[in-house]
Amino acid sequence: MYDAVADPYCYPGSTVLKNLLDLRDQVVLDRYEAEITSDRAREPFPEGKVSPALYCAFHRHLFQDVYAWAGEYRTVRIAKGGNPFCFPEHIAVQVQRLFADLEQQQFLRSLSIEAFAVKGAHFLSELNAIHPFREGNGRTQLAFFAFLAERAGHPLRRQGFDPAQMLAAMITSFSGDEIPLQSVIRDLVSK
Ligand SMILES: Nc1ncnc2c1ncn2[C@@H]1O[C@H](COP(=O)(O)OP(=O)(O)OP(=O)(O)O)[C@@H](O)[C@H]1O
Repeated sequence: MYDAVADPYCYPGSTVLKNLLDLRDQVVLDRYEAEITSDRAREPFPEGKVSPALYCAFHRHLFQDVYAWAGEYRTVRIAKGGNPFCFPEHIAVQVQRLFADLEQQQFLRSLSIEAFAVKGAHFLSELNAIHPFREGNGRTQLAFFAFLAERAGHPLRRQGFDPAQMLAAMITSFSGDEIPLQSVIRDLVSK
């Protein structure tokens, strides 16, 4: 749940996001969203050059059944746990800058596990601080990071993935400390 006030993405007088099935009950929407996005996650993701457009296509792929704005940057300010994410007017330029940096680093290829963990943590942390979409950032950033890791020769192990530990590390990274996130990534890619 985000700290949002009078949000045009929500049904009037509620914090439930307007959705394609017109589900007005948060519990029902959560259940549907969880099921359909995990089905979509098992399908092949869109392909193409690593870019902001591909990142949006990942979000679109996961959330196409739920939200009309799947794959589109948000237009409202949002925060989580008091942490404010990038203002919407700066999202496009910040995502572009982040992906230009990634390209300069050859998409994290040819790196040792240690260097991959350090650079990967920085990428994920920056992406999370931007939080380009109104909802679904966590799932999209993880799916995209798994794709980058695979292409970089450091595929993430599914076993041993601890969502609570990842969440704590993501939150810590928001305050500028990327060490716990580096450690989560190192554990996920180490054989
Ligand atoms: N207090 C916080 N400060 C900074 N980042 C946070 C905070 N709480 C959560 N996050 C990050 O935001 C993500 C959740 O964003 P969002 O709700 O848009 O994605 P989601 O895919 O709908 O949710 P989830 O990741 O919980 O499945 C988390 O996965 C985490 O990376």
